[in-house]
Amino acid sequence: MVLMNPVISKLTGKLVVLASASPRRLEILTNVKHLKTPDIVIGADTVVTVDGLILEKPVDKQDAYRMLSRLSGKEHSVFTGVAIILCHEKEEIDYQVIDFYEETKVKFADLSDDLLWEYINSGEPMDKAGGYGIQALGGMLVEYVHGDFLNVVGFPLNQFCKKLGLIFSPPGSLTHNSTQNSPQGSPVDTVPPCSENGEAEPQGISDPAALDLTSRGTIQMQNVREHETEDGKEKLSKMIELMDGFKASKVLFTASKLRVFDVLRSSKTGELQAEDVAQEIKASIMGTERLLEACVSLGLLQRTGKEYTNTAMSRHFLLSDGPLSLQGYIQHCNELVWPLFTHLETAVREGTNQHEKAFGKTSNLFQDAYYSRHEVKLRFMKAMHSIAKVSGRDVATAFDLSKYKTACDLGGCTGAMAYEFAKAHPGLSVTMFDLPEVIEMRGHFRPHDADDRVSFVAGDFFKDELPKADVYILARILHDWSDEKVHILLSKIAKACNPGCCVLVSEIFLDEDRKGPSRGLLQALSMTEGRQRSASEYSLLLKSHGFTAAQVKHTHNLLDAILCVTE
Ligand SMILES: C[S@@+](CC[C@H](N)C(=O)[O-])C[C@H]1O[C@@H](n2cnc3c(N)ncnc32)[C@H](O)[C@@H]1O
Repeated sequence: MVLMNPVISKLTGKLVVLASASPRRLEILTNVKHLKTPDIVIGADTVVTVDGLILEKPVDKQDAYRMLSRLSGKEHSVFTGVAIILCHEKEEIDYQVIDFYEETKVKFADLSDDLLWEYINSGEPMDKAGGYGIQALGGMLVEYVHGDFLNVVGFPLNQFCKKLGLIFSPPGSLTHNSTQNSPQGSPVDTVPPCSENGEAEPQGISDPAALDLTSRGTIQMQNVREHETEDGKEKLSKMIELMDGFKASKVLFTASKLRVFDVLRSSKTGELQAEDVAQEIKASIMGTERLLEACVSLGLLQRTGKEYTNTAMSRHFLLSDGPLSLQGYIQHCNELVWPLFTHLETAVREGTNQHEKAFGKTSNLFQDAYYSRHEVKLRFMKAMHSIAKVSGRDVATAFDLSKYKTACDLGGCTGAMAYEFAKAHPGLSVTMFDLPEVIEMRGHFRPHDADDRVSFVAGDFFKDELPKADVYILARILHDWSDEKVHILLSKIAKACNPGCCVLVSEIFLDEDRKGPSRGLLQALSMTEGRQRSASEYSLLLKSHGFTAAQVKHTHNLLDAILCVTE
């Protein structure tokens, strides 16, 4: 098949060298053009990343198995980096490099060992990044692809064509530029247009081969600009996102607090005009309109004509009675975390924590701050509840617990996580253990289909005897405490444990190099005596109390999990 794409046809008459041994890339490129004269070198390489690891080509069958089983049941990213080198030869060779990359997300189904070995024995994985070829047998492993399919095959043709379009921008598209005569006598663009700060703006070149190569300065400047275009634009949009991040959060908090999403859902047709929303939320029309417009820009609402509706994301997470509602956590962020973060600078300067700055010194955060007033306690519990509802199922199903009969969810708060464990494991009875101030509120959070395998015990896990169980669950508990306190708690659990019992810790796991995820590192800024840890730090703490054989699960939800067993 020969496709004379208007952009690809710019390559006609030029010798294109594909700097790659990949037969798939050769096929993608030769399918779209005929090659003649030398001018351009195209290089590309593809890697697969999962769980922070880069997977290249497997070296043998075991390596292919290791890669494919790591990908099983998970979403991963496929990156192809492409370099286009334009060579101009006159008195001496000059060249221009344009590079870019494309990311495509691919999710594998849960794959049985039998299927994996059958696939590996077909020989297909051996010369392919990540150990599979989506365009052939490997396609059967894939549940979904988000993004450019050909990028997964090995060449992001769509992005490549866009780049060619930029390089060979059609004549007449550079109308702002001053021109000068080329050696051939036709006007060519040499001076890029100026931006507000007087710097030349990056641009494509009309025909690199036709440029006056004696004016090397101009060519080199354009080369630099080309790099700045891609890189600079990405950096700028990241900067803008960071600078405006707090405004976006506050829009979400305010629209949630004013119940905008509930109001839209409750209207007969699910859509309302700004005036109607303003009336319902008892706010000004102008202010409401601005808020709704900002929500549209953030993907929280949609607007058709004058009618606003919730987006799928808002229906999923922002309706106050939705099963995965994050409203409790959003209100906690608005009322507690937002004021906390206004003290960040002082807290950093003085080495104190933000809680202390905002609310004064407390000897126990829970009893002295969160549980001192009924409405604050309820708000805190609603926040915990919403996170546990959203992450609970993934945590509860992270490991095979089928051989265990009893579990104890220490610091289980509203019981949301305990109910998820009971739902996921039909043979498991779960005791929810928390402070008396929390247990007395359990009626507020009892699910309508409450399972009687979940029971509640009041106590202090640092002082009181712990209920006996086969599995101890510590969901978002250890990050609140210093290593010293964690050792006290783990030694109590170890004492209560029989051989073969296990501890399941669920937290945000920091990357081992502590460079991410930013959600964990941002949360660390508002911690009191606790700290965020990596999976191996949790594993070491557990190991020192006899809990070994750690299995780690990155759930891709709000919380990860580690399971350790006593010998
Ligand atoms: C951050 S919340 C986590 C709640 C729950 N595990 C979850 O993941 O949704 C910490 C919980 O530990 C409980 N807690 C704090 N100190 C405790 C103590 N000394 N004894 C028992 N529970 C305690 C708090 O009441 C709170 O419910």
